[in-house]
Formats: sequence, structure tokens, C-alpha cells
Amino acid sequence: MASGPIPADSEDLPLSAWAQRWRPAGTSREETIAADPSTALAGLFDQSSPVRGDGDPLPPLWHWLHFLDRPAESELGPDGHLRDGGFLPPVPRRHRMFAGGRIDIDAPIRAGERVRRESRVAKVEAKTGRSGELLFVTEEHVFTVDGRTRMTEQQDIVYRRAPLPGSAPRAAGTPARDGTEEPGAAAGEAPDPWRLRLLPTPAMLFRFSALTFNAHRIHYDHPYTTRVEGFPGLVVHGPLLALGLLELPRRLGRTVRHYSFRLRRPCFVDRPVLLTGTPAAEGADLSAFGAGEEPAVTARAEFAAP
Ligand SMILES: C/C(=C\C(=O)SCCNC(=O)CCNC(=O)[C@H](O)C(C)(C)COP(=O)(O)OP(=O)(O)OC[C@H]1O[C@@H](n2cnc3c(N)ncnc32)[C@H](O)[C@@H]1OP(=O)(O)O)C(=O)O
Repeated sequence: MASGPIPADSEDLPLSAWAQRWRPAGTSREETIAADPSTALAGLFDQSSPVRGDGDPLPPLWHWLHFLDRPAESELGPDGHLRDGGFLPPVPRRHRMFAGGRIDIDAPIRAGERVRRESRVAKVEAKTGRSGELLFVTEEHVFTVDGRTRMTEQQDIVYRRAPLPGSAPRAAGTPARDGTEEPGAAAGEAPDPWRLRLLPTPAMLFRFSALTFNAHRIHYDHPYTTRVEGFPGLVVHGPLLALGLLELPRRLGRTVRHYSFRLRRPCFVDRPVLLTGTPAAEGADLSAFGAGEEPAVTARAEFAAP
């Protein structure tokens, strides 16, 4: 199929055709970075805020609380995201997930700074996975202050297609386990600074959705999440898990210069998540475990020289 505009009747367009045709224009915007959102995120992690006022650097990825889309209610699609995408493809019957990302940090952005963000779609790729046809869309954001690049970030969003009405529902994710099971340190084990336990409660998911102004229904609407998207429970935000893993080096005072992560399987509300790190010479391998033996998230952080 030749590259070109998306036809009005795109209901049956295979995801591979979206990969060939979706070429949106880049966008840019500016924002003065306030300290308050960081205070709220620190509270969500039961920490005091590292960003107390102008001049304080934002920890890696805490800029996710800035440059937020603020669409009107009438612009939302059935999943709670922008119906017509704007930047992301308006795939009909889409089931959207956050799949991964990477960031290079030359220097952090700071509270009080006027930051410019230039965004573009860097890659659109169709793949076939165990769960069927997948469309990966990679957004790239370059953050500058006074014309100088501070950070370059890529985010991978994945789309799957909802089964057509009448067809068998797809299994989406590991079934919830009995609530008495808990990943983490065995009783009496000494605390390990490279292990943290996160309990993603409904309140935590709600607060994170609010902080990022993310109306995706899989994070708060149980009937939609289970009946329409086929998950066993509310889904923990990928960005919350990626930020949770970064709490390990942050609390140990490490300065992260590069971070990459992949969301491999979903985590669910009220199921404890174990965040772990294995330090290496210039960085650490990080993993988040929900239910089961396989990691839900794998990541790599590289540190600045001490
Ligand atoms: C915010 C927000 C939404 C969310 O936060 S959603 C919650 C967070 N995200 C998740 O929980 C996603 C968890 N991951 C999955 O469910 C699965 O890994 C996924 C993405 C559905 C893919 O699973 P499959 O089993 O269908 O796929 P395979 O593992 O067999 O892989 C097939 C090929 O795809 C490539 N691939 C897999 N993951 C990624 C990735 N993250 N980035 C790039 N490519 C990926 C994989 O390498 C295979 O490629 P080959 O070339 O080797 O065929 C909001 O909406 O705002």
C-alpha cells in the first residue's frame, strides 16, 4: 500500500497500513516549570520533594508532569484518550498501552526555567506479537533551554486491535493472583537499598492519572478495563513503574544520564510490585516484578561519573 492520507473509512485498515501512512507534522510548545507537581509526585512515593523551588533540578522523567495535553471532554475517544489522536494515530477499536522509552540527559531541567519541547513521530512500525498484530509508535521529544539541548527522549506507544464484536475475547495480561502473595524481601531479611516495594492502590492510580492528566480508562474504570480491554483488573501506568524504578538510584544519590526501559507485561491494582536493581560499574540493571517470575519491566540506568 502506498504512503498517503488515512482514508475516512479506516475501520478495516490493518495496523501495517497505519505504519506506512501515519506521518503527522511535528509540534512544539513552551512551559515554565513549576515546583508543585514534583511535590505531588514525591508525596505519591511517600518522600519529601527534591524540588522545593526555582533552580532545583527535576529528577529524571519528572518532566512527565509537565507539557500535558488538556483536551476538551468532547475530544475524548471511547478509551479516554484523544479520539482523533493529533499526534498519535486515531486507530479505530484501538487498545493503547505504554510500551517503553529512552532518555538522554545532558543536564536536567530546573524549576523556574522556561523550557521548549520539540516533538515529532520518529518511527511507526507494525509487528506481530503473541497477542496478535501490534503497532508501535515512537514519539521523540527534545527539550531545550535558551536554545541548548538538555534532554532527548523517546516514548514507545503500542496499539492493539480490539476483537470484532462476536469474536472470542483476547487474554490480555497475567491473571491476578491471590492477594496474600507478595513479592519482596522474606521476613527477617536485611533491607536492600536496591529493592523497593510499591503497592499501587486505587488512590495511587487515581492520583497518578490526575497528575499526568491521563484519562485512559484502563487506570480507573474497572468495568471498561475488564469487559472491553479484557484485563483482570485496573492496569498500573507504565510511566508510574518507570518512575518507580528510578526511585532506586535517586534515593542512593546517583545521577542518571541515560535511562531506557521496556514494559513487558502489565501490573495490576492492589498487587504489590517489587522494584529491584543490580548495580554495575557505570549504571544499574533495573526490574519491576508483579505477579509471576518474569519481570513486568526491565530497564537500564547509566550514571554520571561520581
Ligand atoms: C500511560 C498509558 C498506558 C499505560 O500505561 S498501559 C500500562 C503499561 N504498559 C504495559 O503494561 C505494557 C506491558 N506489555 C505488554 O502487554 C506486552 O509486552 C505487549 C506490548 C502487548 C507486547 O506483547 P506481545 O506478547 O504481543 O509481543 P512480543 O513480546 O511477542 O513482541 C512482539 C514484537 O514486538 C516487539 N516489542 C515488544 N515490546 C516492545 C516494546 N516495548 N518496544 C518495542 N518493541 C517491542 C518485540 O521485540 C517483538 O519484535 P520482533 O521484531 O522481535 O518480532 C497511556 O496510554 O497513556
